[in-house]
Amino acid sequence: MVLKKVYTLVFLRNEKKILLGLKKRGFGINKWNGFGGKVEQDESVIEAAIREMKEECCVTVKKDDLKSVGQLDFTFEGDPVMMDVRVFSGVVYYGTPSETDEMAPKWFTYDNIPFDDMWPDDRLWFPYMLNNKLFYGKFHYKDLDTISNYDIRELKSM
Ligand SMILES: Cc1cc(-c2ccco2)c2oc(N)nc2c1
Repeated sequence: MVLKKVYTLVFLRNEKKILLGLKKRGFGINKWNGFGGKVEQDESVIEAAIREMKEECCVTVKKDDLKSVGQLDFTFEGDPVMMDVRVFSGVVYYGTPSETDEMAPKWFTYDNIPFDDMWPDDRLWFPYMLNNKLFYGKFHYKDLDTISNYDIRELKSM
C-alpha cells in the first residue's frame, strides 16, 4: 500500500500581488510559503485549507472562493511517506492577514517573489500557478535543500 499524507497549500492572490507567510517554526521553518498543513482524519481537504488559513494568518476564506489549481507530490530519500499537497488559489477573503505563532504574512508583487527563501520546487511550478494553468508536479528530494528529479505537467482539469 502507498504511504501518503495529504496537505493543503493556499495562496491568496490578485492581479498585482500574492500573500506568502514566513514559517516561524516546524517543517519548512524560515521559508516563505502559502498557508496550509496536514489534513486531519475528520475533515475534508477544503475544510482543512479553510481551517489552516484561519489558524495561520487569521483570515477567513469560503469554500466557493478557493479554486483547486494543482497537486504536488513530494518524496524524500529514505522516507517511505509521500506528501500529497493540494494547492488552492483564491482572491476573496475576510479579515486582515495577521502574524501568528506559525506564520508572518506579507504581500509580494510578482516581480519580487523571494524564491531564494522558499522551497526549491516553488520556482519550478509557480509559473504554472501565476499563469493560471492547472498543474501536477512530482518532486524527489535528496535532502531538504536538493531536488534530485522532478516532473511537472499542465492539467486540462483537476
Ligand atoms: C517538501 C515540500 C513540502 C511543502 C509543504 C508542506 C506543507 C505544505 O506544503 C512545500 O510547499 C512548497 N511550496 N514546497 C514544498 C516542498
